[in-house]
Amino acid sequence: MKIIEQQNIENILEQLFKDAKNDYFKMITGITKGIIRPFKPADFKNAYLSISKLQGEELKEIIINNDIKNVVEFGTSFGISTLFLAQGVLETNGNIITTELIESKAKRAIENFKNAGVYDLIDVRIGDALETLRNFNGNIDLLFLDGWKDLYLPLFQMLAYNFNSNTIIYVDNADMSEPKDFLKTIAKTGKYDFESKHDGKAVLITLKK
Ligand SMILES: C[S@@+](CC[C@H](N)C(=O)[O-])C[C@H]1O[C@@H](n2cnc3c(N)ncnc32)[C@H](O)[C@@H]1O
Repeated sequence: MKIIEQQNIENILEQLFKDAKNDYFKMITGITKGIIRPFKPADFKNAYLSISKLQGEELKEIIINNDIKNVVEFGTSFGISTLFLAQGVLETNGNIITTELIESKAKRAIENFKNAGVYDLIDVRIGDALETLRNFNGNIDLLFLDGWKDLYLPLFQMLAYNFNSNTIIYVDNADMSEPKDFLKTIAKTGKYDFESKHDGKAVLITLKK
């Protein structure tokens, strides 16, 4: 256990969760814009929209318990989830690729990773995930889907070539309508098993053995 490094991350996470308490007000601004046209990621450029602490702890445990080395994350935001992933890969000597569309968010995330002392473990790709992960040819042991929901299916299909028999795909916001359609579509292939978590908010996908 890398106690000092883990404590640094805990400290930064505590600050970020405190700041994320203001998300409610920031989201109202975004939601108001959505009244006259469909939402855009930029409408939420100031909001964390992060996973819960419980989910973060769970991701960390998944990484450690399965000795996961290669993590890919879709949807960095300000880096809360990435820092939990970093807690996991610190223990497995793994690494993370994370991707964020909004440059200002990615830059804030990078600052947070530097302050937590884990930037060397994280490759932050700024831009549309369908571009930043195009032609990706590395292994994926854990894919964490937490970006814009209409991209779950195309991104999954694009990255499925990089899965191995033990790959785990963690789907956040699985109870929203587009992720539900995504899950139905991939269930039809008969290749995957599904495990619901947090009353359906998240789903773990594994490859059938
Ligand atoms: C729910 S938030 C991610 C929260 C983060 N995983 C956490 O728990 O701290 C979704 C993020 O995905 C980003 N995003 C949306 N569309 C994207 C795209 N096409 N490529 C990369 N990132 C995208 C948004 O800007 C937003 O910051």
